This record gives sequence, structure tokens and C-alpha cells, in this order.
Amino acid sequence: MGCIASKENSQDGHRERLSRKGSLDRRVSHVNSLRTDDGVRSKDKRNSGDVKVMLTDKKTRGSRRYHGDQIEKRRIEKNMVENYEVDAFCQTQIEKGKMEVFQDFSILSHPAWGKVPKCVEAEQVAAGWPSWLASAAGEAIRGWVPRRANTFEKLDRIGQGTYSNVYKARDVTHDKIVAIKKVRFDSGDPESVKFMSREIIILRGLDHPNIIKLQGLITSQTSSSLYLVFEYMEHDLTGLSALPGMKFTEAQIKCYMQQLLTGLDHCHSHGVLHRDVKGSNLLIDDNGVLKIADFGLASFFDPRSSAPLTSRVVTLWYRAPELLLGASRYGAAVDLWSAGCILGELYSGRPILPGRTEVEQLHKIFKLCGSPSEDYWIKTKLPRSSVIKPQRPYRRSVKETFKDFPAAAVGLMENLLSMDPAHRGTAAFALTTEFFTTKPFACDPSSLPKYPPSKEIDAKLRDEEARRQEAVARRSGPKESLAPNGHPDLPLSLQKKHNSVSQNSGKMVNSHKEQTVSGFMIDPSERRQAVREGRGDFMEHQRRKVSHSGPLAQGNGWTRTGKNFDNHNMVSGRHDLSTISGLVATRTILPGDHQEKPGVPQPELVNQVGRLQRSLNGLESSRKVDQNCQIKKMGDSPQAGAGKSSNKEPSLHGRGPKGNKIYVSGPLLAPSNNVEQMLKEHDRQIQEYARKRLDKTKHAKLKALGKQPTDSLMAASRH
Ligand SMILES: Nc1ncnc2c1ncn2[C@@H]1O[C@H](COP(=O)(O)OP(=O)(O)OP(=O)(O)O)[C@@H](O)[C@H]1O
Repeated sequence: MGCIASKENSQDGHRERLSRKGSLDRRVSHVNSLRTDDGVRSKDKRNSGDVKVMLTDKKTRGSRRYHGDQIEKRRIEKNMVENYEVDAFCQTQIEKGKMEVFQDFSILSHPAWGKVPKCVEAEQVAAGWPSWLASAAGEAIRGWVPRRANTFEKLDRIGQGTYSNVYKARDVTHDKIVAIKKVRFDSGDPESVKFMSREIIILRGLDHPNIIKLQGLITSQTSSSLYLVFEYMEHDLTGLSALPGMKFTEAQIKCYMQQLLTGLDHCHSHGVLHRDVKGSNLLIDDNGVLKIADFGLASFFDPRSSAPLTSRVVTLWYRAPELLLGASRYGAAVDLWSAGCILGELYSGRPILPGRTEVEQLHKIFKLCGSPSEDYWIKTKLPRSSVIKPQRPYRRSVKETFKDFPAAAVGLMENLLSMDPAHRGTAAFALTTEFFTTKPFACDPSSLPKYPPSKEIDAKLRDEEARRQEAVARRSGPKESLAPNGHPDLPLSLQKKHNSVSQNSGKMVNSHKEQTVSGFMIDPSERRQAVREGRGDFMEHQRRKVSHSGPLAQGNGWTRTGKNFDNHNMVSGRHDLSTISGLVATRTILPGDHQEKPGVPQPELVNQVGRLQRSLNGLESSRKVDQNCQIKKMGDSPQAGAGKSSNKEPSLHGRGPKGNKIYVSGPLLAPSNNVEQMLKEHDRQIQEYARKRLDKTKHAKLKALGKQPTDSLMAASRH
């Protein structure tokens, strides 16, 4: 335990000591906005290098960072500092063992972290670890031995993600229930190995009651599979919110938000960005304890580093505007944006920004949060700002939109959903806002009601079953207005997507047949067989079919803002996020967090904008198009573009994936009454394009195999 210096000089000495360890207070420079006494947010101009120490309360794990001139009086809520001289207080707290000082904030981002000396690596391999793991994450597995699959009894499948299947299982050796996550990855692919080891390193490096604990790894030198063993959590926030009749109290919402922000604060103060905060990644146990899970997209960050990060992270509905605009240098604020979306969702009972494409997502954000100021565009020079920038500003409407929510909640949402990431504050700061300091206070997790096990996957099964029954009823009725398996509340284009994804999920499930030879004592597929012999279990069958990721809630009964809430901004909780293209961030596009070149628009987005624009051109002829948003010529400065007429065609050109020019022109967004129609058309065009691409590929494959393509494939290949 190191001493805490009270004066600049001694702190400099302290800093020097840290510096020698290669860890100068880098973790703390994201304390960049503070609230002044009059409640007005002000940018903290202090140099991040002034930050001296970070204190963490051992009990709540809430941390506080102190600048040189902040080392004076501090408040403590619950067990945090209050009206104490930090020096004296901390000394006492340390003596009492209640507080500790983090001296080395950079442990996770230290380049050597993850590596062990060659001799240790050899020992690990001898102990049965695969060499790729010993080499890439030796430090993270230090002290562990690989677990064997036959010491677990696989029970049900409880989750399915983009990269994984999650099972409930019994750890026979320790006689306890655990969750095991089988990750799809290829140990022969360096990128795959990098992501896998990063997830493991981060999970092992973070130790906090609000962060899921990795308990072990199931692997062997011969197996290509890797299973992560976690403590078992009965619920996730999406599943819990979707329980029929669920209504969270305000104290309960505060309780979940407090835990989420405390967990995020721990990540951020250890230099980790989660980058996929959403309801299905927030797990809750039977004691009401919330833990942040799924660090598959998490990354280390160092605000002083110039290394670019990818902007293709975070599930679309929870993705911060700077990411949508292509930022490659960002920080903890991206997680805070997602937390703001979760807060809104907990109150409103449905996702607050459910965009279907990146363009639509930005449009929804602009409508709710206002478009960024001119200063912001100039200051940030975000790559896509030259592609998508409203011609006249959108007014912020958070207060009006959520006027039925408690004022303190809206206050916090205003912070977290700031367009400028610098104004979002920090997780630690959010925990000190009025939302948490006024009544009703956050309740104790243990006082929360006990709920039946509820996962996102369960909510999906209920929806699937309801849809199936509805389809049966419709088929037997006089009218047949819906396609089989169709969502009654989804546009046809999305229904098609939904159906195709369901089919894909089915295929994926088949590919998991290999698990019957996985070495587990009991396999769910065998169990299913046994069950089927007893009763035809539709739910179990569906468990294998559904895909993952979606909204937090589907109308939980909290006071709705009803017509005050922008209907375009709302969707039924039944919509399956994973069925909508491009919504879920992928790992494959993160080759070492590659990034797009600044100023060069991302092809997918340009294509989207292009198609959107072309559909707008049709609308334009009726002269009903709003001139509010304009797409400017690529590479033009925002100022130059703003002066150009949007009626000219083409006014934007960029290059598509194969270097072909893409022309788009005119205003980006139509008036709100046309937006839905325009987006449907846009959506249809994307689908058609995707189908043609698929057909072309099939055609090429068949040709390569010397088989005769069908007429439709022939037609597609001619396009
Ligand atoms: N420790 C756990 N205990 C219980 N359930 C869990 C646990 N970990 C994950 N799950 C369930 O499995 C689901 C998917 O897990 P996870 O998010 O880790 O997978 P993923 O493949 O990374 O998903 P995504 O595609 O959303 O990124 C979660 O939403 C949750 O319902």
C-alpha cells in the first residue's frame, strides 16, 4: 500500500515512483468535466497530468480520482469520501482497511501484460494449456490449470450470442452451478487469438462485484474449443424487463443504474472500455446484484495514446454518435452514452433510440439530442461528418420527450446523452448526481423481489411462441394477411430479415451437433432427446433456434410518455435486434482495432447514404423534401458543403468497395412524415442489393462446381 501525498511536491515524488513503474496516472485523465456549484457543467481545463491518485472504496468499489487542487474536501455517498481532508481521511480509511490506493493504473495496458517468461510459458504448456493461450495470455492464466470438459455436466442452453453459446452447467468437481460460454474462434487465426486472449486478460484483470467473474477455462492442447467458465447469473436485464407484467420501481431502477455505473467506473479507471453495454450484457443474480458481462468487444484505452480504435463497436441502439460519425479516438464516454440509453429504456419500457441502420440511428439521435454544434464538427473533424451533417441544426428535445420521467432521471440522461463526449462526465461523476442523492434512494439489491429465471433468450422464446400461435390462428381464420412467422408489427422488409435470420440460426444450431461429442458428461442435445421422448417441448426446440441481442424491455408498464414520446423513436420490444443488418458490432472488423482513414467515408455508410439519397430523390420530385439535412461532396469542408444547393445532382460522390463511384445528392432526410416511407424503401433496396450479391456468389460457386444455375441465379449474375 503506498502513501498518499497531500502536497504537490510529495505527489510529484509519488508520481515519479509510479512513472518508474511505467504507469503514470494515465487512467485518470478522462475526468474532464465537472459540475460547478451552480450546477452548470464546465469543462475542466486542468491538465490530465495533474491527476495524482485514485482511491477506491473496497466495499462499493466506487473510485474517486483526485487532482492536485481537488485534494481537499470531498463528499462521500454511502462509503465514499465526505467532508474529510483526503489525506487524513484516507490514512484512516486505509488503516481501517476500508480504502485502498491504486498505484499502478496501467497494469492492464502495460505492453508486457499477458506475456510471461518463456520458461513459465513452457510450464503452462506442460500443464496442458494450448500454446497459443500460454503465449498470448500467459499472465492471465497464471496459477490456473485447464479444466476438463468431463468435470462439467452441461444442462440447458441459456444464451446465444454472435460469437458464442452459453450453457448452464454443473461443476461436478466443486458441486456448483456455473455458466459456460463456448466461443467460436479459430486458434489458427492470429486475429481470433488476439480477441480471445484480450477478453480473457480483461476478465482476469478486473475484479469487482459488479463485473462478471471468470472462474476458469475449459480447454486442452488437442481441442480447438475454448469454454469460459463464469459464475452463474439467473437473469439478464433484457430478460428481466421483458417478464410479463414487469414494472420496475424508481428505487429499483436507481439500484441497477448505480451498480452499472459503479462497474463501469471500475472498468474505466483500469483503462478498459466495455464497448457493448446493453441489457442482455447486464446480468443479475437472485440477490439483485448486477454484473457487467461480455467483454468480447472490450478494449484497453489510454487517453494519451494516439493509437486509433475502431468505431464499429457497440450494438447500434446503444452506439454513441461519435462512433456513428467514425471517431477513431474515443474514450469512456462511449460506455456512458450506452448507460444513458439503458436509463431511458428502464423508465420508458422500450429502447429509446431503435435505429435500423446507421443513418437512421444518427437521425434519431439528432432528433432527440440535437445535432452537434458547429464548433463540435470543426473541433472533431470526424470522418463521416463530411458525409452526414444536417444543414440546419436540430433542437435538443430530451426534456420534452421524457417529461413524464422524474426530473433527476432526466437530469442524468441529459448528461449521459450529451452529444459532445466531453460533456458526459464520468461514471464516478454520474454516481454523485441528484439522481442518486435524492429520494427515493437506490434500494439495496438484496431487497429486490425474487424473479423467475429470466434471460433475453426466454423473452425471445415467448415471442416466438406467441407469433407461432398467432400464425396458426390466422391460418385457420378467414384472412391470411401475414407471412408465416411474420412479426405482426414489423414492416415486410424486416419480416423477411427476421425469417432469414431464423433460418440461419437453424443452420447454426445444426452446426453445433458437434457438441454431442464435446466431452461433457451430459449434453443438452441428449437431454433434449430424452425430453422429447417424454413430451414434445416446443420451447426447448425454440431455444435452439433463436438468435440473440435485442432491446432491454418490451413495455414494462412504467408510465409511458405515450403520444409525447416520438413514435418514430419507439419500437416494440419484440423486434429482434440481431435480425437487423449491421446493428450488432462484429469482431471480425476489428483487426487490431483497425480504423477507417480520416476523411474517407466508410463504404457501407456511403452506400447506405447513397441508397437513402436515391430514394429521397424520388420523393424530392414532389417537392416535399425537407432541406434540413444535406449531404455534401466528399472531402468538402463542412463550411464549403453547407453552401451548396442540395437540388443539384449529383452533389456527393465517393467510392464504393470496388472503387466504383457512388453519387448521391440532395437532402439527407425527408420531413418526419416521409421518413418512415423513405426508410422502408431504403431498407428494401439494401435487401435487394444483398440478395443479388448472395445470388451472384451462389452462381459463381455453382459455376465453379460445374453445375447449372437456376434461372433466377442466372438473372442475378447478369446484374
Ligand atoms: N454468467 C452467466 N450466467 C448466466 N447467463 C449468462 C452468463 N453469461 C452469459 N449469459 C447469457 O448468455 C447471453 C449471451 O452471452 P454473451 O453476451 O456473453 O455472449 P456473446 O456471444 O458475446 O453475445 P453478443 O452477441 O450479444 O455479444 C447473455 O445475454 C446471457 O443471457
